[in-house]
Amino acid sequence: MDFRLTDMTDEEIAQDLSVVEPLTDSVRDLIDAVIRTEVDAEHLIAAREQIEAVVASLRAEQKPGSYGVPFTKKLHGMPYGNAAVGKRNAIAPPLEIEHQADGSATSKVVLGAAYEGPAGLVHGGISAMLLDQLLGEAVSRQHGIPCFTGTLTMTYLRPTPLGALRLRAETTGNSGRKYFVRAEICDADGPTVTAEAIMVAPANFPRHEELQRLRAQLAEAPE
Ligand SMILES: CCCCCCCC/C=C\CCCCCCCC(=O)SCCNC(=O)CCNC(=O)[C@H](O)C(C)(C)COP(=O)(O)OP(=O)(O)OC[C@H]1O[C@@H](n2cnc3c(N)ncnc32)[C@H](O)[C@@H]1OP(=O)(O)O
Repeated sequence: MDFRLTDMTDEEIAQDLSVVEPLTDSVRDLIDAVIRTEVDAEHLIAAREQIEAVVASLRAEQKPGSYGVPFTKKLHGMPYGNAAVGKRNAIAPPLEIEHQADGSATSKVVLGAAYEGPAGLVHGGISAMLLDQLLGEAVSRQHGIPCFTGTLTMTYLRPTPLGALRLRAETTGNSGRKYFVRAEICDADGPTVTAEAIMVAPANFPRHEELQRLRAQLAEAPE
């Protein structure tokens, strides 16, 4: 696993996000606009040319490969390219996850036209992706270890409408490095999808206590 620490201070990270997040929101808006636009071909061609010019300007300086998950000096992950939660990724809804006192992870999300599978309904793969992320974050946060999805079992109870949804995930138990987790997506009428997963903690990752010790050391160290 990649343990690269960023050189950025917390202030620099906040400054970067204050510029980048509105850009990502604009790209998200662009995706929705392209799907739903009814302008004529001439306007579509002009739009494509403008977008190509923007892409060329962004390509002037690029990171090689993917964004990765650098860590702050306080060992908080920065998964900004992540497909479900990435703050630089317009494909991510983004899922904003809250960690509750009981160890569960919850999220409220509004899924628009970009997440459609059957007409007017959420694509089943998108439901799986969002629950996979939520399950992973619930177990990882609760136990202080980033876990990989070993097995993910989805049950689609009834169609999930596009629009406002609530998600919840909780750990139900563990056995060694295996963590058992379940989650659901609800619309206004209750659950539409449930998931059960076995998340596996990598063998070579420092244990929770070790991470707490490292975090405490880093909190005392000057920036
Ligand atoms: C720095 C500080 C950070 C701290 C706090 C962090 C806060 C939050 C941060 C971050 C949140 C992250 C959120 C992520 C969310 C997204 C998750 C994804 O989508 S992950 C991508 C998709 N998944 C893969 O690509 C996995 C691919 N597979 C593998 O890498 C391996 O197969 C892996 C890790 C799953 C298992 O490999 P092995 O070598 O460790 O496994 P062996 O040693 O053989 O088995 C260990 C135990 O696990 C079971 N096991 C192994 N594979 C299994 C599987 N596929 N399903 C179920 N059980 C499995 C085995 O039966 C064994 O159990 P027995 O001890 O015998 O009881």
